[in-house]
Amino acid sequence: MATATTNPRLHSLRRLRRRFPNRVFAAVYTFVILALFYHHALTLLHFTTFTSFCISLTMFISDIILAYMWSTTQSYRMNPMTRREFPENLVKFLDRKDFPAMDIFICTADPYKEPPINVVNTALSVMAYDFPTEKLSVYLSDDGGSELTLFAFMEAAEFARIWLPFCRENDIIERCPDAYFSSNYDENPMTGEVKRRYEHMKIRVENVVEKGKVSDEYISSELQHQLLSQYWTKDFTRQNHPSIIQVLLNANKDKDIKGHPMPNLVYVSREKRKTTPHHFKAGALNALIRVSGIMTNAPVVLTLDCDMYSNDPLTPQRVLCYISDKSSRPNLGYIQFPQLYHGLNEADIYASEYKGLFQKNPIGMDGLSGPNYVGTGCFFLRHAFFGGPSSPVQPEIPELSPNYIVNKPIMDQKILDQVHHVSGCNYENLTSWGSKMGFRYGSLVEDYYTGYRLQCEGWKSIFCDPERPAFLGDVPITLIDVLNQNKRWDIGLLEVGFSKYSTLTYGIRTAGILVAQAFGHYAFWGIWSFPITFYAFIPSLTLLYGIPAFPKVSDPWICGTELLAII
Ligand SMILES: O=c1ccn([C@@H]2O[C@H](COP(=O)(O)OP(=O)(O)O[C@H]3O[C@H](CO)[C@@H](O)[C@H](O)[C@H]3O)[C@@H](O)[C@H]2O)c(=O)[nH]1
Ligand SMILES: [Mn+2]
Repeated sequence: MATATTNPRLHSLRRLRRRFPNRVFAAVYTFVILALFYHHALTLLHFTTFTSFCISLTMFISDIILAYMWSTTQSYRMNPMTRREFPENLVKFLDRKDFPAMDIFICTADPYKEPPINVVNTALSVMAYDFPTEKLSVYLSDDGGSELTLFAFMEAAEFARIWLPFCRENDIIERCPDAYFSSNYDENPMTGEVKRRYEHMKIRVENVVEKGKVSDEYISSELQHQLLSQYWTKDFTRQNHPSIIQVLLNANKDKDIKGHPMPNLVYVSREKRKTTPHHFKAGALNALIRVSGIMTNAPVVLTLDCDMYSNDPLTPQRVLCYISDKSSRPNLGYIQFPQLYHGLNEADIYASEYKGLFQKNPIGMDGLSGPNYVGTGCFFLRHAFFGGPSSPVQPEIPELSPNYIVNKPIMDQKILDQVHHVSGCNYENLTSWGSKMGFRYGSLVEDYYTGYRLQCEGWKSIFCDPERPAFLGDVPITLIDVLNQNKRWDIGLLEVGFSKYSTLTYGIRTAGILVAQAFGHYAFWGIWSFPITFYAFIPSLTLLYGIPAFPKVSDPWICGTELLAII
């Protein structure tokens, strides 16, 4: 793979030297594991009682699982590498007016679990990116179908008119208002005014959420009343309602208080009917791919969870460092940033930071064909959603093709009619959405599954982990939430592991053994539970009943067992 050789550079990569000792270590360790298996087989063949046979068998099975899980981690160690971008050099390669357009997707699903004011903060943080504003379009997917969220975004659209110029003119780094006002910012009359406006918006949004409805005193125009009244019809529930799509800011028309264009801001609540499967977040994202395709069809798409705000306004420019250099990675499909968190428990007692998952393993995968997709903080090239690099899939209407150039304004009646059509709950029937196009259906972890399928199709990815975190998010900090999240992830991953797209079969065939192993580590994460449970109980029980579970100290085989335990 090539590194940009031009001087000045847009990016660089460094292969870590530890890959050599890692490979030697893997070979030695494999040998010791094989020896241990041989010993297990001998013990099984020479069992004395039925109990000792059962114990030996259980220990053998546990060790097979542990050995398999160990083998999957070796993919991450074979060729780890790190990257750096130089966004300061970008202007020498690409004029600002030639920056590609970006569509940003933000997902929210429940105004009570995901407070609209936080969602608004996420949206404002990306609307204020250091990027030509008229090229940015922010699409909010509201799977909660809630007037509270729409109201919050109406307020946000107004506040953005002061927030964006404020950030631009004062070179603010912290562009999420809540994070900015919680930091040590400069107090001056300008910040005072912006803060007053922010607090005003925040109180209004929180009051409305507390009341559970937008009452008349909060509605300031006939248009707002009209929009909100769509939610007040009989039978309207979050699982049963028509599509509501509203352009809250139009880049061609709306200006901030300094006269600069605003980004597009579009609220989308796709149609839901109880009788039609909605496929959760994957379904929401596919609806956004189509709606944004009709309205703006930007070649670059960022997906963000509503609980993850942008912490660095330069992030899109970092992405351009890779995208604008075709040699950076042929068949590039997406660029993933790590999930990093704020507000962890001081000691992170539930180990929710997942450093291995989000920071360490992706470095190893980057040396293969790239990191997996983790659901948020990921910039896709739109064409990756439409079949493999050498086997493109044509969408059912030409307007959805990634090459289609939108030639009508966003508010054109034809466009508005079409976006309602493509966000309908029956639109996907008899199409390839969810199977060959867009985010893939069939697993609770649509992110992992989609990234995996894209890589099997031939797409590559890049892991971008700048010093200043690009995004910061919330993490579950209570035991119940952690357990629920883990349960959901494990089930979703096993769904992939035991499907016809298993990493052990389809994965190895299409992506090769190393990449398949790297994905297999997650797919079979759930099977850790077997050896952990067996090892927790069997050695203590055997000790109690005087049955040997391990070789005696005088037995030379103890060396192998100890070697595996120590290293
Ligand atoms: O029907 C749904 C359900 C969820 N979401 C959104 O999906 C996101 C992730 O859901 P969350 O409940 O926060 O799941 P987590 O376990 O915290 O998320 C991790 O795991 C998910 C499933 O693998 C990924 O989608 C996420 O990006 C990843 O951060 C949130 O923004 C939700 O609003 C929807 O849009 N529609
Ligand atoms: Mn989350």
